[in-house]
Amino acid sequence: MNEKELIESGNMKMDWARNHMPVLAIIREKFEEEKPLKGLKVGMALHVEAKTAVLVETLAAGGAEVSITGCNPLSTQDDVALALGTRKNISCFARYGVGSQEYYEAIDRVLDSKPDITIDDGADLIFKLHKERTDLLPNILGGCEETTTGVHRLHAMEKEGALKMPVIAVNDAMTKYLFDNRYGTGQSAWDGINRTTNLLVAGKNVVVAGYGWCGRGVAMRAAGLGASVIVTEVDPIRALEARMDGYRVMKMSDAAKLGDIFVTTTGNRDILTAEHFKSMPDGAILANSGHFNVEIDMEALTSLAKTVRTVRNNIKEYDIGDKRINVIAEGRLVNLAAGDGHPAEVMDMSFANQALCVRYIAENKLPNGVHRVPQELDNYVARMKLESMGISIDELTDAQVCYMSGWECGT
Ligand SMILES: NC(=O)c1ccc[n+]([C@@H]2O[C@H](COP(=O)([O-])OP(=O)(O)OC[C@H]3O[C@@H](n4cnc5c(N)ncnc54)[C@H](O)[C@@H]3O)[C@@H](O)[C@H]2O)c1
Ligand SMILES: N[C@@H](CCSC[C@H]1O[C@@H](n2cnc3c(=O)[nH]cnc32)[C@H](O)[C@@H]1O)C(=O)O
Repeated sequence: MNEKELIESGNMKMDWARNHMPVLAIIREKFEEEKPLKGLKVGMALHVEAKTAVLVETLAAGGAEVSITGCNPLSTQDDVALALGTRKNISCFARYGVGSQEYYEAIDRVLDSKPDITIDDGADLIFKLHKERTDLLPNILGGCEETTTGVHRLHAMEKEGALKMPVIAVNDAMTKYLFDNRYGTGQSAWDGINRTTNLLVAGKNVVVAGYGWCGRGVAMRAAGLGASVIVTEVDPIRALEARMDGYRVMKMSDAAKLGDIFVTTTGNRDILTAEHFKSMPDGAILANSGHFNVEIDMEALTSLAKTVRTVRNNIKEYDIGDKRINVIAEGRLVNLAAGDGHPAEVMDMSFANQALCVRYIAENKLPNGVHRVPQELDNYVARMKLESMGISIDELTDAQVCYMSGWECGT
């Protein structure tokens, strides 16, 4: 495709996403009228694809000047990146398949815009701001963080007294993690695996590492596709929950021998290592849907391999002598690096939270530290989503309020 065709394709993807993001549409309308972000610069490092682009144009509609780059070298969709770059008050520095140097240079270019507010997915911008670009910190009103691991990092910074700005943990809104991490990852990880492998899931042993919100979603959809699901965990309560949800639970060293497809969702490193690769069945398929590219020890796999070859678009086969192991999308997020990411209806809620939190930061002076998404914003997103789905729910009567909250209303 030439540049014009790419831009057309990007615009078409954005139109489709926009039409399936009704809560963000309500917020965009308000932003257009009220311009709550007028005069502010927003710097973003998020997966640059169509739903993110709808968030970007929502912030621009609110009066912000937006600079954006990617938060994963393999999740950028170049057509969307180009289409975004043609919009007024929007600069996009993301490109698919960049090396590490170009990836971090693009983050610097976003920071060069001297943002008042940041939006991160994995804390890349905040990390650089605190390590190399500290001169920009006094200008920052606050930031938003999209994902679990990013929030963990921010809490670690806060604990050590290293966090020098307020950040809202958008991931921790209930209308984010209960839907995005669970139903979003549950569907999009399998979309990525299925469209990339074109193999059957039914009848296979699927090993899901981690039974958090993402793992629950991935396991639930694997079971729905007919797999026999095995869960590995380190948290005894979550392990127990997985067992009572009907899955087999065991150590990875045992699961490694049984799995046909492995999906990591822990946000941790070294989940699949040399020890596991050596005991896996021939032809095992590995995918990561957690964080960056450290859940599968790609270095160890590469050094074990006698040969490495591409066997299908986005699948590399590592021949380690007595068996072949297939890795999707270099061990990076399978739903974004081998698919189109989460469904638009789910990102509608995640990005409604982002837009509302950016406005909240603009309108409230927050102290440095990690902040929760205000409950009223979380409730608002849920209500708007229900309304967009044509669902009405009951309201408590006065007598019910009294019964639930008082102690004199009777036993
Ligand atoms: N692919 C996506 O689009 C997507 C969406 C949301 C979140 N994420 C990322 O996925 C990861 C998980 O997010 P979450 O919200 O499910 O987090 P979570 O904290 O709810 O779950 C992670 C689980 O992994 C378990 N775990 C940690 N180390 C383990 C190990 N060595 N072996 C087995 N289990 C282990 C933890 O006990 C926990 O139960 C994070 O990195 C998050 O940023 C990805
Ligand atoms: N940047 C890191 C962190 C994990 S991304 C995980 C986050 O991606 C977000 N996400 C999932 N699908 C999409 C999408 O289609 N568009 C934009 N963001 C998405 C989701 O909200 C989740 O919290 C990495 O790439 O490894």
